[in-house]
Amino acid sequence: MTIADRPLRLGTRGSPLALAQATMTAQALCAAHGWAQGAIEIVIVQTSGDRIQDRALAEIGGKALWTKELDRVLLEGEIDFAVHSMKDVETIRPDAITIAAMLPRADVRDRLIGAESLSALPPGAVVGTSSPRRSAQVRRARPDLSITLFRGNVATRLGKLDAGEADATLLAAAGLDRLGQGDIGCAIPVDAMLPAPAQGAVGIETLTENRAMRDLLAAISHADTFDCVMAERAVLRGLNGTCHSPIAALAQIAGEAIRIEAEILSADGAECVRGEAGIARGDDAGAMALGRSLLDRASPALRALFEA
Ligand SMILES: NCc1[nH]cc(CCC(=O)O)c1CC(=O)O
Repeated sequence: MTIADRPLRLGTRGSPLALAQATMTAQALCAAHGWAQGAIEIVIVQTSGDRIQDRALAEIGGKALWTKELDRVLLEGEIDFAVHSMKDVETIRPDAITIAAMLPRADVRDRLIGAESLSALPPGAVVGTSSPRRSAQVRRARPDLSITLFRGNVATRLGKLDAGEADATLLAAAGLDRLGQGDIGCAIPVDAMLPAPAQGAVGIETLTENRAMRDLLAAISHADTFDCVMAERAVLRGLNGTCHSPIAALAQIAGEAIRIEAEILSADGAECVRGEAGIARGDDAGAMALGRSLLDRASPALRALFEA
């Protein structure tokens, strides 16, 4: 039985990737609790991030572009829980909302579509991306390449590539895999391109006061993913960053502890400050300190990027 005498309502964005992740979440929950498929109803909620397609999100500067509307319907009781790409979830959440679970993390790497590697691109080639992290990392590896703004969902970006708007683009392997397009492009090793904090992780939120829902969700949470992604989010918090900042971080389980690597870059990639630390699971303060230590070693100009 579910906790209500009606299907549980799972809120999600409406993009094909978001819907795939919502379906995975519903299936995991039904399997864990022995429910029939009809026990969960998927509710699509449009977000400002979905509506605004013509500008770089970093330029709009607005926060909570992907979560604000889902937060509202969750807080108003229109849905029981919500699913997000953790990469798009702000580091500071309202007290009334709790990240109750994360699904097992998928491939954390970025995939390059259009060439076998960044070094294989011809001189002066154009790479389409709207991610300040990816564009700074590309410029660092290949200062001769130019960047053009690519926004929209995965299919839109692949369409722009086909239309010749760029020679190559970068997308998260996790998103492509979940859309059944894992055969597209070449994965870039994490030591050549450190991924965004929380890349590849799906998180599920509910109301902090909804004890019953939190317990149901705990049953499908993957502890290693949860602890690593929380550590990456703490690095981001230590840097006062958002998903639009040129910040990369990757935490991995190492025995009983967590090994975490992080970097910040100037927009042109000329400056890159990298660091790593070993922290205990759940040691958010240790991860935040790693973030702050990068700032301590950055030039005044780079530091200023994070003080806005
Ligand atoms: N910012 C958009 C976004 N948010 C999550 C993913 C992919 C899935 C993931 O990283 O978990 C993407 C697209 C992309 O970066 O290619």
